[in-house]
Amino acid sequence: MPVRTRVTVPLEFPDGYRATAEVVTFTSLSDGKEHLALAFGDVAGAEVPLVRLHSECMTGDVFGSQRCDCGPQLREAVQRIAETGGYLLYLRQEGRGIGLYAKLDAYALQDTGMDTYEANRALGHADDERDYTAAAQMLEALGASTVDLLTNNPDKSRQLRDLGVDVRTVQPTAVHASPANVRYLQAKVAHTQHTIDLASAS
Ligand SMILES: Nc1nc2c(ncn2[C@@H]2O[C@H](COP(=O)(O)OP(=O)(O)OP(=O)(O)O)[C@@H](O)[C@H]2O)c(=O)[nH]1
Ligand SMILES: [Zn+2]
Repeated sequence: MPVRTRVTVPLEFPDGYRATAEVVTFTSLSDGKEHLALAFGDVAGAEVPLVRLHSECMTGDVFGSQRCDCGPQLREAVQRIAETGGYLLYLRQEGRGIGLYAKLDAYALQDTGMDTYEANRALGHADDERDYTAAAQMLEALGASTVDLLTNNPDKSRQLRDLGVDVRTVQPTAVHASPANVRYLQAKVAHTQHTIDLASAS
């Protein structure tokens, strides 16, 4: 069954976002999860929408935990997309796809000295279990066949292209390093070739 948009509802955001915003839901997504698209700014007027695939991180996004860079990346993405027009896909892939409780198990292991990927493996998980099929379906339903992608993660652009999305450009996010997350960011660069310039951030 083709994926279609289900409902589009305006949301009020603080003035700082300088933009209208709408939240979009979908029918028949392949993984059956309740992923959201948030449309910011002048999407219709944008030649190519700026798109971020943001994987859910309850600890960072909601509670502001500094163990990761998710919260600042989320806010940066909203601001940047609002300026150019585009979509933030909020994907229900907590813990790089292993779930919230398992991510917290992995945090406990990281506190014994493992890095984020070693902890995943010690729990019997792959380094990264995310699949972006549903994200590609959402973009198709939104009519966004060509996108500018906001990410430091080469796997996101690779998977989207393999799924038939025309990723015109890949734009890195700012580096949101802090003493609490620097090991986590170093591991991303070392294991998954994230384009994060930690030297310039220090
Ligand atoms: N398993 C595991 N997941 C984590 C850990 N820290 C953060 N996460 C999850 O990692 C994901 C981060 O997702 P994204 O914001 O898309 O980040 P990314 O894949 O590094 O890619 P970009 O930010 O686009 O460069 C979220 O789902 C977090 O919950 C960790 O230590 N272990
Ligand atoms: Zn996080």
